[in-house]
Amino acid sequence: MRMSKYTIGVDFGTQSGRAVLVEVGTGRELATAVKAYTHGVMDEYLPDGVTRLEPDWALQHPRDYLEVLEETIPQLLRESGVRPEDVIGLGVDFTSCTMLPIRADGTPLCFEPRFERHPHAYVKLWKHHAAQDEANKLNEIARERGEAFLARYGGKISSEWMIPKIWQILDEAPEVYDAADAMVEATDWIVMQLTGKLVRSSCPAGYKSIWHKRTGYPSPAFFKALHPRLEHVVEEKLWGPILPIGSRAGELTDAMARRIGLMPGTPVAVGNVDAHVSMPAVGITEPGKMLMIIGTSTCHVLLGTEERAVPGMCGVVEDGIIPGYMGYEAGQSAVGDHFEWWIENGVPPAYWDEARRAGIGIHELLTQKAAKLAPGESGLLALDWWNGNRSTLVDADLTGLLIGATLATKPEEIYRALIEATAFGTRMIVETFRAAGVPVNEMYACGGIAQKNALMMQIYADVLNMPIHIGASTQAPALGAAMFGAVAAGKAGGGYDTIEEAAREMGSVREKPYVPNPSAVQVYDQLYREYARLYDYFGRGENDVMKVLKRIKSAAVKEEVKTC
Ligand SMILES: Nc1ncnc2c1ncn2[C@@H]1O[C@H](COP(=O)(O)OP(=O)(O)O)[C@@H](O)[C@H]1O
Ligand SMILES: O=C(CO)[C@H](O)[C@H](O)COP(=O)(O)O
Repeated sequence: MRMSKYTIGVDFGTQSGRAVLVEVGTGRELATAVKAYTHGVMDEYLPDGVTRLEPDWALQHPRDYLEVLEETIPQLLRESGVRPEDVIGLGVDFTSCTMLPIRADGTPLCFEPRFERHPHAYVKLWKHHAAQDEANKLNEIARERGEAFLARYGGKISSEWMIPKIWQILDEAPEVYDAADAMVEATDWIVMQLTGKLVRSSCPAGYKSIWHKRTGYPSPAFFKALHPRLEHVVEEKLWGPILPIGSRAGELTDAMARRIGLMPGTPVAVGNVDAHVSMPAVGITEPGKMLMIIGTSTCHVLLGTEERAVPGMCGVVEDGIIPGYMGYEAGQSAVGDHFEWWIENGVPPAYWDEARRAGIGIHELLTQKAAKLAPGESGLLALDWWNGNRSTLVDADLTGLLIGATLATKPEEIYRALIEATAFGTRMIVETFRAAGVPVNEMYACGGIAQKNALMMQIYADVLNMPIHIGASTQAPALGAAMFGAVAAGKAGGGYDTIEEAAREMGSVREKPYVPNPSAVQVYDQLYREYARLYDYFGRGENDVMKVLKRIKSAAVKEEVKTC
């Protein structure tokens, strides 16, 4: 009889780190632990409370990530009663591109007194959008030079990705650029903290750093065309071996083992990205099944057999999700954030009181009220661009729109319109994939909101006119990371040799999917046609009103920051 062995996965999300301890062979979750980041998302001030950040900035503090490891892993062991020697592997996943400048030994520049008040020395979170100018210039130069890589990224590199962020550091803080021995994805940094070695993961390298398994990074001539000082950026700042996902990055160091309570030498998987790592956690290892990881934002991941150019996708990377397949990614930059904005800025005190009296959260109250509305009843329609448009327009300068409001409009109607807008955005992405010849035959969802909001999942089923299958785990990314931890251990170490084997035994979906309701489908078809008209009008046509407004705002706020 096989003695039970366990694996741990840690999911570093936008607002918190979540860890799960899972039984190998069954996927049974024995314990989970959550640690909110001490500094949260810094988008107005640095931790000193004085250094003001400009618009579109979003930073994090790397010390928060270490706290997640130090608090959650001992908690998992305590709660489950599992002995450290029975934990055969450890895997992590992160939001991406979440990057930071470091010294060669892994020390983040923001840990040094010289840089602790320097915004550019901190972690730039995936939703840091202040490198849009650099992204625009990069795209223009790449188009002029006929760079082949653009097609693999839907025709545009996003300001969320690595190269625009590095270039922004060089442009605005050459002293930080010079002091940094390397620029790293946070997922690779945390693995470096665990193992003592810098190993880069092929997943974020492929999706976010323009790296290709067969051709490597773009040429020095391309980087030189961006900026003479970037010519050798790959050798100077992006060095380190790139290992495929599913490999072992190394083993837990003695020092880190002491800090987190595991055994020294425990195998650690190459770092992964939160969206991509979730696919095996819901048991998907074949093409045609699109998975939405729904949280602060939504990522859409899908396997295919051929490399197709899909307009506005985030990227297609060979072996990027499951070895042996083309992994496609698309996304929406504001989903949970969209609703949170409304809750924090629009919902009146009477609703908060009502939620308190009922002993439920404000999301639940608004969802209950919104569920009483019929599709189309509010007369509202929104464009889900409150944090720019990631797919299919790849433009962080686009902004939100709500149309149809009257003096009778209620908070729950706006809440529902925002949910519907995110569903329409997903339908636009699905239709774009199909039009480009990449089949989407089934829809899956996981992540916090997929678990918590049944109304939202029903709306998605109705808008897409497809059943939505929900991942069984409440912590799909962390479960996926744990599965990669078991693969890093290998069969010989009590785990698996491939992620497919792990997915078969440990990944699963809930029994019942959400199924489309034909009358709702009909109404949403009409609303979607109007959504698509607005999408084209504000996002693709000559109309640049959103950009003009943003430019005026940006100039005004920069002036204010200067005079502060
Ligand atoms: N019941 C709910 N319905 C819709 N959105 C919710 C609900 N509860 C929380 N949210 C939103 O979910 C987001 C957090 O998602 P979650 O998956 O927990 O985290 P992360 O993005 O860090 O992975 C927040 O933006 C919050 O506004
Ligand atoms: O782009 C990503 C993955 O490729 C980000 O990690 C993601 O959008 C952020 O995730 P979340 O909203 O779940 O925190």
